[in-house]
Formats: sequence, structure tokens, C-alpha cells
Amino acid sequence: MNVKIVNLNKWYGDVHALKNINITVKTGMFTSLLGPSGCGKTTLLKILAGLESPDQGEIYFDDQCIFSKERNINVPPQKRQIGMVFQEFALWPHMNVFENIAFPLKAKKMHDGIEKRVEAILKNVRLEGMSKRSPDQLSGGQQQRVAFARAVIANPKIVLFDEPLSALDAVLRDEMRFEISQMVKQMELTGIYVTHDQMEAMSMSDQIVVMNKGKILQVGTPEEIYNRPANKMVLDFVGKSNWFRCGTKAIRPEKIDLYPTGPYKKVSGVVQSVAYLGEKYEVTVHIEAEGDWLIYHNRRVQLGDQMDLYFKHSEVIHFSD
Ligand SMILES: Nc1ncnc2c1ncn2[C@@H]1O[C@H](COP(=O)(O)OP(=O)(O)OP(=O)(O)O)[C@@H](O)[C@H]1O
Repeated sequence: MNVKIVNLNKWYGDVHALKNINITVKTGMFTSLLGPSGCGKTTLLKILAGLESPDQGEIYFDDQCIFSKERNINVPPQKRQIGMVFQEFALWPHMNVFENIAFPLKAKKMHDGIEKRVEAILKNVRLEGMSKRSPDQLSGGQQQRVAFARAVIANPKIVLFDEPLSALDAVLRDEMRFEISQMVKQMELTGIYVTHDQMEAMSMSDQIVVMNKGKILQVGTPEEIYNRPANKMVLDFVGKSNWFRCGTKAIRPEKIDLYPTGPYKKVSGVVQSVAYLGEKYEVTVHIEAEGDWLIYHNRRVQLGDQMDLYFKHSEVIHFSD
């Protein structure tokens, strides 16, 4: 289902939580809402689910208007064909896997075919044979998959995720990022995913909406956001970068070379710090004219070493302001 958000505004008293939000999400796309704490991501997700009401604007699911302040339309949550997965998976501890997943169907007063549907979804989320287990007999990743299964059992067209992986450890989180985006794709759902973790947004999404203080800073593919950030805030928020003293240009650390090949620019500096990251060293080099720059090196250098750094002019990111 296509989602279109038009000129949306939301106030909480004096707090202008969402400022003129416009977003289009195409069917089958996985979109992340990325931004720091308080930027309005959760509010936007709740508005899509129908749990909060905007003060201005419209929302369309395909051609159907599901919310319009101006035209007094507000389709209730249960009629929006939406599934939700939250940070705290909120599985009911007294219900087994089957009962947890079947709950939305029972709440809809469905009686026939429940077992078949739960079985099919268990297969989709690779939990076959686990229907009798209680949530405390499952790993964190398995619990998350049950939460996902419960969110999609009633055949929603859109699934909303609110930081669903933040309670998991780092290794499991990496694994689940991939799984979640795969499951959403396989089931041909439209996924909208709230996160403040840029790596998560970059690795999972077809489209990223970068937000700050209630405003959209940029909408684009992960590559567009990373390589052509719309402004300084996006550049700083996504990935690492080095600034030129002029303040209107920047360069990513991995675009800096240690050897000259072709038409390069050169700067020189002194090693300030070295951190070993496993596959590489992260080195801070103090450059008199520019400040401290971060670079990557494949061997350990010593504090105080003199270094020459090379970069292509075409790798420099420019901003007009
Ligand atoms: N019920 C509420 N009453 C008053 N202010 C609220 C309410 N809910 C959210 N806000 C305010 O609206 C702004 C956006 O909040 P929101 O929860 O959407 O941010 P967020 O980006 O999801 O942050 P986080 O990552 O911390 O959850 C914040 O300034 C917040 O304090």
C-alpha cells in the first residue's frame, strides 16, 4: 500500500512536535524515520497508526484518505490495516506462542482457519514447532519474531516498527535487521521503521527520512543521504566526516588516501590519537589549517608522527550556507 503524508502538523501545547511533514512511501518499500531523541519520529508513527491525531494535514493509504483534519476524516486504528512492532516486544507472558500470535484474529472474532494461519506465519518467521512454548522459553530474537508474526497475522498492508531492536544485544541486532527487512519484503508489506540508529537505518532501508526537531531534513536512499547530504546536520548525523576550516565543505574519512595517485589535493598534519578497531585503525590527525581530521589506516602509527593526506576534489561535499 502506498502511504502519502501531506502537510502534517502536530502540537503538544507549545511544543510543535511535527512541522509541515510531507512523505511518500511506495508499496513494498522499507522506509526508516531517522533522527535524534525528541525529533518527532514516534509521534509520526502513532499518527499513522491512528493512536494520535494531527492538528493539520492529510494522510492517504493508496487513494483512500484515512485522515484529514480539514475534511474531518479519521479512520479508526483497527480499520487502517496496520500491524505494529514495539521496542518492548510486549508478548503476553501467560500465553504461549500460538496464543500470542492468534490474539489479533480472536480479537477480530475470527473462529475458522486460525490454526492454519498461525502455522503458515510460524513458517514464515522460522518458528515452526514452537507454538506451545511460552515467551520465557524463547531467545530475544525468537521473541522478536513472535512479535512480528503477531503484527502481521491479520494481513496488514503496512507494518510500523518503533525501535524494535534496541533491547537486543549487538550481534542479535545485526542479525534481526536483516531478518526484519527480508520478512517485510517477502510478505510484500510496506515497512515504516523508527530508529535513532543511523547504521540500522542505512542497512535496512530503501528510503530514509532524516528528521530533527519536528522537521524533515532530507528524504532519500541511504546512498543519497550518505553521499549527498542536504545540509550539515544530515552530514553530521549520518556517518563520520571531517570539516574544512571554511565550514562549507567536508570530506568523509574513508575518502582520504595515504598515497598520491592522480590529481590529488594534499594536506599534512600530526597524529593526535590512534584507536584500534579490529580491521583498521582510526587515527586523528591535527592539520594546522583545518583542525582535527579522522582517517583510517591499516597499520599502527605513533602519536606525533607527521602524515600527508591526499584526497580528490570531487570527493569533497559542498554546502552553500
Ligand atoms: N503526549 C505528549 N505530551 C506532550 N509532549 C509530547 C507528548 N509526546 C511527545 N511529546 C513531545 O513531542 C516531541 C516529539 O516526541 P517524540 O516522542 O515523537 O520523539 P521521538 O523522536 O520519537 O523521540 P525518542 O527517540 O526519544 O522516542 C518531543 O519534544 C516530546 O517531548
